[in-house]
Amino acid sequence: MSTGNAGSPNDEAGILGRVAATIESRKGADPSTSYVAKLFSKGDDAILKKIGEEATETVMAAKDARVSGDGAKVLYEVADLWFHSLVLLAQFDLSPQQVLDELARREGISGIAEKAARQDS
Ligand SMILES: N=c1c2ncn([C@@H]3O[C@H](COP(=O)(O)OP(=O)(O)OP(=O)(O)O)[C@@H](O)[C@H]3O)c2ncn1[C@@H]1O[C@H](COP(=O)(O)O)[C@@H](O)[C@H]1O
Repeated sequence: MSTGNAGSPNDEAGILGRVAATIESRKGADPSTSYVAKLFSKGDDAILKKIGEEATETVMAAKDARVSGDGAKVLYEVADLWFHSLVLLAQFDLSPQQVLDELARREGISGIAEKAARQDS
C-alpha cells in the first residue's frame, strides 16, 4: 500500500493527475500514433466497451488469484481498469481530482449508515 506518501512524485493524486493531463492532451491528436487518441476518435461506445472488458478481466484475475495465490495479475488488470476509467472521465470533461474529492467527502461515513439514511432505502 502507498498510503501516507503524500508529496511523493508517485502519490495517488500525482500519478493520476499526470496521466489525466496526458490523456487530455490526446484529444484531437493523431489516432495512428496514440492509443488514447484512437479511443477518443471512436467515441463513447468504444471507451465503454473497454471499461466493461477491463472490469471483467479484473474479476477473472481475482478469481484466478484465489487459486494460484498470486495477486500480481490483479494489480495489472486494476491498472488497466483505472487507466480506461481516466479516459472515460476525460471523455465527459471530468477529472480524477473530482473522484478523489468525492471519496474525501465520503470519508468516515459508514456505508451502512449512509444507505440506511437514504430516502428510498
Ligand atoms: N496507462 C496507459 C495504458 N494502460 C494500458 N494501455 C493500453 O490499453 C490497450 C488495451 O489493453 P488490452 O490489454 O485490452 O489490449 P488489446 O486487447 O490489444 O486492446 P484493444 O486493441 O482491443 O483495445 C493496450 O494497447 C495497452 O497498451 C495504456 N495506454 C496508455 N497509457 C497511458 O496513456 C498515455 C498516453 O498513451 P498514448 O495515447 O498511446 O500515447 C501513456 O503515456 C500512458 O501513460
